[in-house]
Amino acid sequence: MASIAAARYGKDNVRVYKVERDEKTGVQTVTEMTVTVLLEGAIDVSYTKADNSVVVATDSIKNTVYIKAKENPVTPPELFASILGTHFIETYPHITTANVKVVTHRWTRMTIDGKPHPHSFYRDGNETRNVEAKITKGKGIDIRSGIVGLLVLKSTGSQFHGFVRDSYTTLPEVWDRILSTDVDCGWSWKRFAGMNAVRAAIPKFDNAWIDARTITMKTFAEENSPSVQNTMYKMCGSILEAVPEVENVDYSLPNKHYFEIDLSWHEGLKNTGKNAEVYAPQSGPNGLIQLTVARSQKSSKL
Ligand SMILES: O=c1[nH]c(=O)c2[nH]c(=O)[nH]c2[nH]1
Repeated sequence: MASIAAARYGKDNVRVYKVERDEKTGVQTVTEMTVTVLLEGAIDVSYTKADNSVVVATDSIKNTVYIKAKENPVTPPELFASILGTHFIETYPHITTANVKVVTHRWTRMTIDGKPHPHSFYRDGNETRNVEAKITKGKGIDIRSGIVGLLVLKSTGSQFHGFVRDSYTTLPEVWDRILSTDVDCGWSWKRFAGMNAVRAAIPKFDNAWIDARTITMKTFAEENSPSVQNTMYKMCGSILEAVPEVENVDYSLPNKHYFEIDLSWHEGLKNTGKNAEVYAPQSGPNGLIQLTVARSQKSSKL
């Protein structure tokens, strides 16, 4: 006999834009998000017995996203994701978990003639601020916040040597190389008991995002990196130190390679080693280095 091992359903790619108008100053602030809501609970019969009486239509889930965005603040995204998820577990007795993902896109205010423009914005990169919240009846709210798509490059200040050399190795050791990656970073908060605990933490969410972004870029820029592995480990440690409410930090970093091009065949042009100036950016294959660092548990031994 087959039985359901796991089931969830909902709406993906719900695109929402919200404007906030300050009537006194005329300044408007905008937020654009892509939202996913996936529900779990006593829904097995919808799959096994075609019993739709347990199904909150995904169309209604989409409508709920719009209505909750109208009724509530949509920032910080950790708050909005928690409000939205809590609505589903409190409204429908048979829904036990709501998985909510909020991807916030960048709309950065324009500066015109040296002044912030009241209602014009531009997209300064594909970086997004991502929040995944799991809201579970009787348990609380688990939140992972993150940065995705922050593309960075340094033209020196990175090395890679001392790695395994055997009959499979062709890569030369280097003491100076280009380092580039597309940052995917996350930080998971200690479980919140419920909405009151999330509301009490509101200012911490933006501060943690600023800290994680600053630490990522400052470490990347300032450190003479011995490897992606070691650099990301340092970033994790600094974020754990900066945000005490965070339980663990994770990174997933592609190593976006830039290859030297030997041009000596053309009139003896010197373009390797110290003379390298023109490189070939690679789209793949690329290294992919991942890490999760948890806060050390205090030793139980005295
Ligand atoms: O920082 C690096 N880590 C690796 O594991 C690796 N492997 C590789 O070929 N280049 C690099 N660079």
